[in-house]
Amino acid sequence: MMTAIADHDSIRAVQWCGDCLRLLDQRRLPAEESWLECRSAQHVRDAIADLVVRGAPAIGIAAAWGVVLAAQAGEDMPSVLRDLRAARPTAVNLMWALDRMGTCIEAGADVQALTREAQAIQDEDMAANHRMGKLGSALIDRSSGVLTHCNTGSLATSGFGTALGVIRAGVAAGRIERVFAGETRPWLQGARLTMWELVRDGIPAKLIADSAAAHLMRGGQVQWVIIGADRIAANGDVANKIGSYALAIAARHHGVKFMVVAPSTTVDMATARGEDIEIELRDPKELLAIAGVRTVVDGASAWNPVFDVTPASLIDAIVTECGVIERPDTEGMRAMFPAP
Ligand SMILES: CSC[C@H]1O[C@H](OP(=O)(O)O)[C@H](O)[C@@H]1O
Repeated sequence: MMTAIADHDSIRAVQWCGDCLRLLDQRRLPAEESWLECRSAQHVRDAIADLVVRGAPAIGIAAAWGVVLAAQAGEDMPSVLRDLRAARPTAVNLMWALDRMGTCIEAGADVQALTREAQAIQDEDMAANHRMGKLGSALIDRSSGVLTHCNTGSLATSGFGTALGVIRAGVAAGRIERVFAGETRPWLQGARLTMWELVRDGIPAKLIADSAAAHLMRGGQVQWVIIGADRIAANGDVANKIGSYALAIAARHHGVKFMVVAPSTTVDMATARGEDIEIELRDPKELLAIAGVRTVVDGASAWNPVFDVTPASLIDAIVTECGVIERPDTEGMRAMFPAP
């Protein structure tokens, strides 16, 4: 029986302090827990671009607080919104949060109203995570093993997490007995961040190399692969951390079910299909070194896409706070998220 921890909300990676935004610097975990204080929208934009804060919901929340900082400083809001929007291209939560703040600005919102809106965005995300934890956990049979990818926990959200929230809830409910986390090269979100969260929670988990995932599935210890998302297209295709697509192929081959967990703020019904989603290409240097130590011969180059697209046909369930879409397709997505 795995340890069931009552309260997982202890980690708050994004903290509003009234005139600054404190961010737990995820580049330095798990070696050190250091905080960055952002006192301008530009600081927040740079923090998002440099992965100080990362994870689709978390970057949307941070950007919303960046708008508040800009309003406090009396900055030109159209250019602030534009700069924040350009920080990273794939996670639609960033654009969603900025559109929501922009709508408030157009309606004449003052600093206090914008502060309330940013706080609402953060609080709504937390409520959604706990709702998704319940809905996703209920899909998992007792004595199951699960494999997760990247980091989708408190560090990537307002707290508790999306896919990792389902795992937390599943462990607490006694449904999940084995947890595996993929290291998630090249930025190692799984090794550095997910394992840090799980150890803090007292949830036993095993780290695996990304390349060991199919072998693990073949051995029968895993009944679900559970991942997050950065953008879900109108047909149910899912953009997520690079490596997700390979996991989905292996899962289908081995009869392992595939669950995507994401709040409705990650759903982009204006994007028809996965191939229409911009995939962020990051600096090849992230592949050519580990912890600042070069691992590849000088003169070598690299290609570093940090997301990929899993087609809806390989997904068994998309879990949002609005409900579960089993075997997602355009019809199922439209039924859950009708046109306004
Ligand atoms: C709930 S986090 C969603 C998503 O964001 C992560 O990407 P990154 O670490 O590059 O911001 C990863 O794709 C997670 O699945």
